[in-house]
Amino acid sequence: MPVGIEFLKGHGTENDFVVLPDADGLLDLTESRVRALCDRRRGLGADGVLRVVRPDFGPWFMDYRNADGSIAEMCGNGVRVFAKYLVEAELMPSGEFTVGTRAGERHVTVHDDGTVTVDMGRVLVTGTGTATVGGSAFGGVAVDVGNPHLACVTEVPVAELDLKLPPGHDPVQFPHGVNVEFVNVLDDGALRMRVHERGVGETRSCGTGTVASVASWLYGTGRRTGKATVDVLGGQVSVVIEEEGSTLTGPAVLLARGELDQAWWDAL
Ligand SMILES: N[C@@H](CCC[C@H](N)C(=O)O)C(=O)O
Repeated sequence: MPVGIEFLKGHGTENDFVVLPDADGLLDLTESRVRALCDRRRGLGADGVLRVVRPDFGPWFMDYRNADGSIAEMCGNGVRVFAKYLVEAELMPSGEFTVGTRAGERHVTVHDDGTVTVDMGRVLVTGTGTATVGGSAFGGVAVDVGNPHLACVTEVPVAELDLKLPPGHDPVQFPHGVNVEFVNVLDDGALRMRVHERGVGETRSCGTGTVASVASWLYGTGRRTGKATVDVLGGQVSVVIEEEGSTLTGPAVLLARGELDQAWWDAL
């Protein structure tokens, strides 16, 4: 009887992931396998895959893939789910530890109430830009949170936007694509965001996108540091931006575990 491939399913503010424990890096995680896993009809369904790898040196590494099979540098919701997995699997003690990502090492704190705080590193405002949705243009701020964002603060209620298609952006400014956020200011320190993610489509949350949104809002008010809550379709997170770093705090949920059929995997 062949042994199947272990998986878990989790989400952070309904940005959902398939977690693939692969300590020794033996899984051949091809683009077509990622696409099939993330497909909501022929697979498990998810916005992305988090492969859990133990490098020879350094902390556990989050190998993040978008639902279309592409590789991204960082995932703020994913890293919270990743940290929760490491604790639940008793690979790390609850509390504080470091996780490796393509954007560098990230310090995480797994709290007793089920939330996780992630040190998201330095947030860089790299310029301004324009996103277009259905013929309307939205001015935004380009923000590097390890991955690229164009965060557009707007007075158009974000609930009214049709984000089925990718928002238009300048391909010269963002040669590797971009995650695009639309942000309403509800109050001082209270934002609402919708996002169209590179490599995925509209998702119910994007952790790095919430950090970019707060940076964009602060930029528009002439500030570089500050904090805000960000309401997303899947819940709420809290963001703090300081000169030398930033943090993201929000829930992380693991809801299922099981085994992928080996023959299904092999056929992909
Ligand atoms: N959902 C993530 C971001 C995932 C990567 C993104 N789609 C990209 O291609 O940069 C988050 O929570 O940050």
